[in-house]
Amino acid sequence: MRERDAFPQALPGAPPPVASGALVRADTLALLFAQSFYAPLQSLAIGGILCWTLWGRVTPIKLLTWLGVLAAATVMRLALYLLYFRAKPKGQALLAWELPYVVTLMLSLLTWGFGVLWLMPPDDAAGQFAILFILVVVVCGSMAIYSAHRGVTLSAMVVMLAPSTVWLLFQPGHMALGLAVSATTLMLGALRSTKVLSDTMQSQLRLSYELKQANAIADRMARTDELTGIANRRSFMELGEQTTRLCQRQAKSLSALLIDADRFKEINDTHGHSAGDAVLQHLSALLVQQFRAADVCARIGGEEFAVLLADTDAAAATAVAEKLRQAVASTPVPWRGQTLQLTVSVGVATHSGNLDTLLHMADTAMYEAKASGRNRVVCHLDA
Ligand SMILES: Nc1nc2c(ncn2[C@@H]2O[C@H](COP(=O)(O)OP(=O)(O)OP(=O)(O)O)[C@@H](O)[C@H]2O)c(=O)[nH]1
Repeated sequence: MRERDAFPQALPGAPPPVASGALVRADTLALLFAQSFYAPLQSLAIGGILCWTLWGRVTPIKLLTWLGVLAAATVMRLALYLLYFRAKPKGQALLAWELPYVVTLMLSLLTWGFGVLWLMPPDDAAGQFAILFILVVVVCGSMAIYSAHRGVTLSAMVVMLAPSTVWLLFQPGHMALGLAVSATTLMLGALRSTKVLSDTMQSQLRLSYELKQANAIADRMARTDELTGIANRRSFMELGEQTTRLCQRQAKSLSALLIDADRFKEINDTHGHSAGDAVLQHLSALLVQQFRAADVCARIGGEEFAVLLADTDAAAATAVAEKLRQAVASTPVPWRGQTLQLTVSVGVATHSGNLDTLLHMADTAMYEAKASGRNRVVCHLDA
């Protein structure tokens, strides 16, 4: 089963779905995870510095309780990040990590925002200044860390800074007022600057996604025959080389069928070129029906098709070729209210060497089929 699955598919998979907000959101979340891996540790370290700075101004029990809560939030965030980096989610699966990310981040932000308000010494201007200064340091750090997402950046800033700012606004003395107004100015300035940065980042993400999508479509078009929608010659040769190497490695037989529409020129001359096109489309639809998904089916020339059958010996290949010939002969092509009769000549060859030799042998067999009256299968046996 694994070996079969390892054979290349006739055409690359369908292009990814059209750019959607969900995928850009998922990419943004991946950026947030990548940017914020060290953030919990930095936050805990600065929390330690804050406690050390306030030691003697705020009771030790308060400081240690606050630091303990911050440490718990840090452990939760680190555990989440480790799980995330182990799971390596991709695409829309990433979105399942959004809520845990926001919840654990919020715990840490609330610990900073309302926790330091709880630590704020009421009659100690120097202590208040130290707290607001360290809060601003943490906020500036988070503006860089969460810059991929404007909502997260602004929430981080407001949740951390607003409680102390509002509290300071209502304190006596111009120093407290000055601190509150400065913090408010920082928040207002960030409203604009974060918009510019996050809009640019979001449009970069959208563009890179659309570029990947356009490349996938172009790649698929370069490998597809425009008229019939099956693989073209280029794709056949690429997939054929891979299939040949795989069969050689696994010591499996490889067969090729070359299928040529009989007296196709007559159809074109009698009914017109569009009738010929309809015949080619009909023939390719029959090929797709007759063969397995792992068989490489392609239109390799005007009215010439090829099929590569991995792990298939000459007898089995001749049997499927005969089945195809009968199916073509017994299924007239519907064309503008009438039906067109079609037959094919098929050359079969089996060879474990290189692809060119195999195709040359199948070609010789196909010309023998033509020469001996058409509408038949001829197998070229490996000497
Ligand atoms: N309608 C249509 N005709 C094509 C296309 N590609 C090639 N042809 C025509 O296919 C015809 C092939 O003619 P021939 O090579 O003489 O082959 P045949 O008439 O099938 O004769 P035998 O192979 O000997 O049975 C030519 O008239 C080409 O113009 C195509 O994409 N659409």
